[in-house]
Amino acid sequence: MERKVPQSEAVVMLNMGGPSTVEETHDFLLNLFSDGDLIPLPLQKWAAPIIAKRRTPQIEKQYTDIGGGSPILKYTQIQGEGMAKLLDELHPETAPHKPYVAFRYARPLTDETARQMKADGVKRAIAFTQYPQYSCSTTGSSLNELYRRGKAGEFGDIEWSVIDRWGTHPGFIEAVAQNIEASLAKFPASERSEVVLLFSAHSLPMSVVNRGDPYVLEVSASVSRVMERLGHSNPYRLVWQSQVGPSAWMGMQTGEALKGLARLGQKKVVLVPIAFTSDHIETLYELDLEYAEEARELGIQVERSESLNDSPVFIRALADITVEHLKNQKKSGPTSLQLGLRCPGCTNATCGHQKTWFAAGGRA
Ligand SMILES: C=CC1=C(C)c2cc3[nH]c(cc4nc(cc5[nH]c(cc1n2)c(C)c5CCC(=O)O)C(CCC(=O)O)=C4C)c(C)c3C=C
Ligand SMILES: [Fe+2]
Ligand SMILES: [Fe+2]
Repeated sequence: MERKVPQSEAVVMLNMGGPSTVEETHDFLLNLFSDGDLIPLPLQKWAAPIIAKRRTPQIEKQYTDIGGGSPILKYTQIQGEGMAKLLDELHPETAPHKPYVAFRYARPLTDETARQMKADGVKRAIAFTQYPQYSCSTTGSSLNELYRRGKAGEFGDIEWSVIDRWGTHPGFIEAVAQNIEASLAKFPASERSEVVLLFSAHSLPMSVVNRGDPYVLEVSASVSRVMERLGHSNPYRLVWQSQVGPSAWMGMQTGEALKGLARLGQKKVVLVPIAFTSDHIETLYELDLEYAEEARELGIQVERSESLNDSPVFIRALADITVEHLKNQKKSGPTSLQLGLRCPGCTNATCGHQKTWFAAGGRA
């Protein structure tokens, strides 16, 4: 679709969200377990409240231990506002740029954002996933939710375009690499090149990997690019964390990797979160409290590479990705897809997204 008339552009930051306060944990989990794109459960409507209730005390404790809630809304707002300011300078043709946040499981939920955008009279918007790498269970779920809300008329009449992945964008890679370099600098210069970079990403059930979900490949591509940017200065591994439940998940697990490194006599490690851009339980609880403690017990000296959070290099990358998207509206490619709002990520028959996607001729 060609855009002829210069007009202001809304940029909708899509992500899962997190409970801003401990009290919001139950509702967050209820929304999460109700999402069939993330966790398809038999009798979902009935099973979700039971599982959410059972899991709430444990997850509440984790959010309490990391300071009383998730910082994801704070950082998404900082990132969105910083990006929009830069966009006004870098792409004045579509100024003013207004950032919105649409979370999947915590406030502001998509329906709330839709109401706001409708009230603001938004006519054009970019759905900008904040997951660098594509998974049907994350970005796919957010796109499907936008699609449902759009179809119900909740957004009003908006012309959409989609940025659905950017895990190899040079700006993102640079931001991650700089944070790794800052962590490496904490080791004495003479020991620095021995430090193992342990990239850690949220795992994925093997059932999802095996149906062709692109996430594992795209996370691997991010790691590869970061290592290229670092000139392969250090040994590295990509490992997986945060599996939930008894089914098989992508491995090897971060905890097992730490034990393996200790056995091999590798006693210096930088843990690098690579698949999520703001701090959350995975970084502040699992990496900083659980794994770092485990590593120290194993005699490993461990540093954790900072999450991108309010990194100016990262915020500039978000603006650059958006500008490239705006300039390449008609080309196909990872950051310039004119897809309409449905999960395009699947090349398999079991996910269920691709059915509606191809039926719509690749457009919603
Ligand atoms: C890129 C990031 C993530 C992917 C991919 C992902 C897939 C995925 N997750 C579950 C199940 C759960 N995830 C939960 C919380 C959670 N997940 C991510 C990120 C990804 N998930 C984040 C950032 C969080 C929020 C928690 C936090 O770290 O702050 C939970 C709830 C928490 C819990 O009960 O342990 C579940 C459940 C599946 C099944 C899945 C892929 C299909
Ligand atoms: Fe999908
Ligand atoms: Fe998850």
